[in-house]
Amino acid sequence: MSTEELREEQQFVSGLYARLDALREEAESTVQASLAQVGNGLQARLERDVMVAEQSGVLAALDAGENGLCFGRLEFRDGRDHRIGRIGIRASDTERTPLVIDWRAEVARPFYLATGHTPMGLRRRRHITTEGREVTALHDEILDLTDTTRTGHEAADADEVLLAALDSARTGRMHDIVQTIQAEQDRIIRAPHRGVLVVEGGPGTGKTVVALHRAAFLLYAHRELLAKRAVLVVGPNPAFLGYIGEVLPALGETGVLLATLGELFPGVTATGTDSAAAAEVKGRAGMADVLARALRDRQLLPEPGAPLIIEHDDGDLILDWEIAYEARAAAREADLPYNLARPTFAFHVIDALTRQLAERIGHDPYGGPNFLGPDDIAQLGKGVAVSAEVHAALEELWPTLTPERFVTDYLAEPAHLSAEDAAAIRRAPGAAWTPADVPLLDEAAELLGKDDSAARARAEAERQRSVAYAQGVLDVSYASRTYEFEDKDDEDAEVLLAHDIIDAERMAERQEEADHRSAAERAAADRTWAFGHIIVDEAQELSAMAWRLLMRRSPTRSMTLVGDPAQTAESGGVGSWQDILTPYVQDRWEYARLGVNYRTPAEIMDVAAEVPRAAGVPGFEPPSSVRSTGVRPWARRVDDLAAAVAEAVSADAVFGGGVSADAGSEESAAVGRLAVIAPRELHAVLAGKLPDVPPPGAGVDLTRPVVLLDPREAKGLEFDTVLVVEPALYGTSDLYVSLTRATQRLGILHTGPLPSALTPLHQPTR
Ligand SMILES: Nc1ncnc2c1ncn2[C@@H]1O[C@H](COP(=O)(O)OP(=O)(O)OP(=O)(O)O)[C@@H](O)[C@H]1O
Repeated sequence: MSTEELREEQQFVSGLYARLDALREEAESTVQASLAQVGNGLQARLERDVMVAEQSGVLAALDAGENGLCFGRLEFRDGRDHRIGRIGIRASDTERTPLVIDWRAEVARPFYLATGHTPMGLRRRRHITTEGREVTALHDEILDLTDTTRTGHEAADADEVLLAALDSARTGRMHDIVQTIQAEQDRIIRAPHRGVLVVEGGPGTGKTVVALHRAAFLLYAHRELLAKRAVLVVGPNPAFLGYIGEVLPALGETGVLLATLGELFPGVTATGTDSAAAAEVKGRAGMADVLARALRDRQLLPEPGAPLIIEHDDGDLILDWEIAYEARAAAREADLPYNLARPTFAFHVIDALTRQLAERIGHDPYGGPNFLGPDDIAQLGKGVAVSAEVHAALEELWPTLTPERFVTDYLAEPAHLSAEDAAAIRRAPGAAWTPADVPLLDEAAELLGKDDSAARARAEAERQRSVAYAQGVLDVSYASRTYEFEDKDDEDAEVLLAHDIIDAERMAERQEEADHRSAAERAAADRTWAFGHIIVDEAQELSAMAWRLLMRRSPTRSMTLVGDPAQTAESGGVGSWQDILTPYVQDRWEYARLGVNYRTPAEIMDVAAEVPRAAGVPGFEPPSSVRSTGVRPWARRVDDLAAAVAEAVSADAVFGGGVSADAGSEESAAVGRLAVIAPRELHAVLAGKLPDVPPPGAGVDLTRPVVLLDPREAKGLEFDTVLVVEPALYGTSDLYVSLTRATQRLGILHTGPLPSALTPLHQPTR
């Protein structure tokens, strides 16, 4: 090994970290100086906050650079020589010479794409491995076969760095892959298509990690737009979001909102669960129409011949079928959302009741014209309009509804469904919201519309107050001016003060602009937010109603959808990409497929693939594993399941992967993770026997050495060792998902017969 090369690389990397430190210091002192600014004026405060927010973003990016700041070097045949890193850094010279180039820049592409066949102008590509700030290894690939120079660091296997990454112990958190992005993945990450991009691939093909890197790439390439509109990443459950949550910050990107579908209706926390049948019914596309019809049912009429009698100071008012019918027809004609059409209904009813009253009061018994003039009638109208009794009647016929109230009422008495479907979703008011309710709430919010006239009136009053306040500030500023400058007697002095350059309206506006929440934070609180880009993981699971919600959040249809139809678990999941997308973008979407499994070794993948194959899953095509470990999966029939699971876990700790029971320690981060995947009904008994596993219901902490999950919770995750318990109790896709979670070892424990697809499995005797 040439120590000279290593020394040279170390020198460069040390210089780079010194520059990183200097930049960080600069950013920090800018923040400190801004915070220490004494100016109390609105403008000064605004500028200070903007500066702090900006520099905090810079700091987050610089912090991200700490690990693996520089991991590659490209030496071109024409003499260009670029270092590639997690973030781009320039020297402090006047040319601001690039020292290290951001992996997302176009010039970095040959790092991921060049091959001996297509060298893209490269002479040599170097992978630089670091631990902290120390360079520990170099791997060179010679791409120009005519070049005979050797460094002594030529990689024996082109995939050496990749395989080392894939073999490393898992930590319970997904890591970025900037150092080893593969060519097929790079093409997806940088795909120029701005519309819907579908990424399909079997387990472990990197769909999730690629989608996250695509988010980072888009934020880099379209920073201006996406920083304002934010990127949304939708994942299947909170544990999964925790698992992937560190990837984007490690790439210096913080403007991203990670959420499950159940979190996308601000103000509602979906903690309940639905039966499979209920989730399926709630997710059907037809539910949009069902809700619309249920909402029409809320617009009532009095029974013919049984009018509402409304007590009124000037005599009872009679609200009969005809009046309500006419008013309802006029309101419906406007074709507005329910709450926005309501004022039209109210107006017509009040008008009719006023006329009724006027006819009665001003009636000339001798047949002459009505005694009341227009002013008298207007006065009567006002009385009717403010009557609490009239409002109660209006409320009875056309109740004011919130999405929550409407959906609660609907689920208590589901209409326009078959008796069986209605029974599946019927639920008493007061029960917890479920994730499948969220698209219904969103649909309801659309149907209801927001009558924000009251809120707008409040906002206008608030604005007026701000203007008045700002005027006050300007007046004080003016007063202090005469005080400060009185000696100078300078009525005409050319000193510009606040009131000269800004008026109260503008100043009030600036105060409003001072909402310094990030775009992602504002987006999280706003149901109608239009995201710059949306990434949906496990997209095959989403129901038709969920797609309606997501499409509303993406009016530009800028989306990356990743999924694997063979892993579809939800019966409400939409079958094909075409079915999902045609209603929204017709055929204007692109499709990419990933075919290499980076997670599961061949020995495990061969076993897992038998499950969908035996079940005849249409179009099933297993991915090919990039590595094999020589360790065969095993299955064992046992009598005492809990004892056998406990024994297998401790055996793995001792002989296999060295799983440590020392949760949370520094060391445990390096020794790997084990998952026991078992049907939920077995969790209580299993948890009692496993070291450090919290009781069921206490949440999932993936950073613990041993984790107990049910098959649905295991979706999208991975562990060094996986024990699958009682596989005969799983459906096809749950079993396929469970069997493909291991990066090293898979064992199966069962009491009854194995599913037929697994029977050929090697069964060692105890
Ligand atoms: N180019 C790569 N370099 C290093 N690791 C990679 C690469 N591609 C994928 N991986 C790793 O492979 C594992 C599987 O990736 P990921 O979870 O994204 O796959 P997936 O297709 O979403 O799988 P599933 O559908 O089973 O959830 C992850 O640990 C990921 O970091």
